[in-house]
Amino acid sequence: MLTAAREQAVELGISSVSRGEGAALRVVAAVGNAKAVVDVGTGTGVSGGWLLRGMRRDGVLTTIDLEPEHQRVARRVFAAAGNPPSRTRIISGRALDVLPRLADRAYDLVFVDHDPSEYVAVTAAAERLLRPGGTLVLAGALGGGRVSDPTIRDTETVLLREAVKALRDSDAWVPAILPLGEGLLVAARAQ
Ligand SMILES: C[S@@+](CC[C@H](N)C(=O)[O-])C[C@H]1O[C@@H](n2cnc3c(N)ncnc32)[C@H](O)[C@@H]1O
Repeated sequence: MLTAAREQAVELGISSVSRGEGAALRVVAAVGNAKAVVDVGTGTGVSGGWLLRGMRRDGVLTTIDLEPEHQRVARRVFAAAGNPPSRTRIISGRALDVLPRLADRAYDLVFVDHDPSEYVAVTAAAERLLRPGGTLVLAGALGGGRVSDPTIRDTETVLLREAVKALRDSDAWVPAILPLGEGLLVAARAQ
């Protein structure tokens, strides 16, 4: 039953995280020994599930989404995977309303997979939230190749291009791109 609901949600495009991206998230969380993680865009809990698998057993995933219905599915997905409720803090709301309420320099990893039009603003929030050496991951950062093609100028691509450029040009970040999904941007918060 749960699997069917989750598969339907994935088919409807509520989750965009591929198996390869999920495995990368798990590795990034494990290598960083992540205890406190923010997941922007809970969806049906696919990314959150991978992050929880890589995080420390005593770690807490703070996950944000404006759709309580998506989070209801995610809550069941997390529980079905054996995660006690104490491992997740599920917050309903708009990312740009919720992120200012989270503590400065308190997080090891911020994963962003919600709305490309907010990637620049969420990157700025992540700079405040992450401890030095912490990691920001942006899903879909290359727009599947559209970002690197200057002839493509639709709004979403332009916004993604701005977010990637801001990260690349900032001393606060050490960015790298993994060729997974539509481009997984992984950036370390400079020390
Ligand atoms: C691509 S899905 C996320 C998939 C999720 N990472 C997963 O693996 O299941 C995007 C999610 O972001 C949420 N969302 C879109 N805009 C948002 C915003 N401004 N603030 C918070 N959540 C938002 C949508 O409701 C949707 O559930």
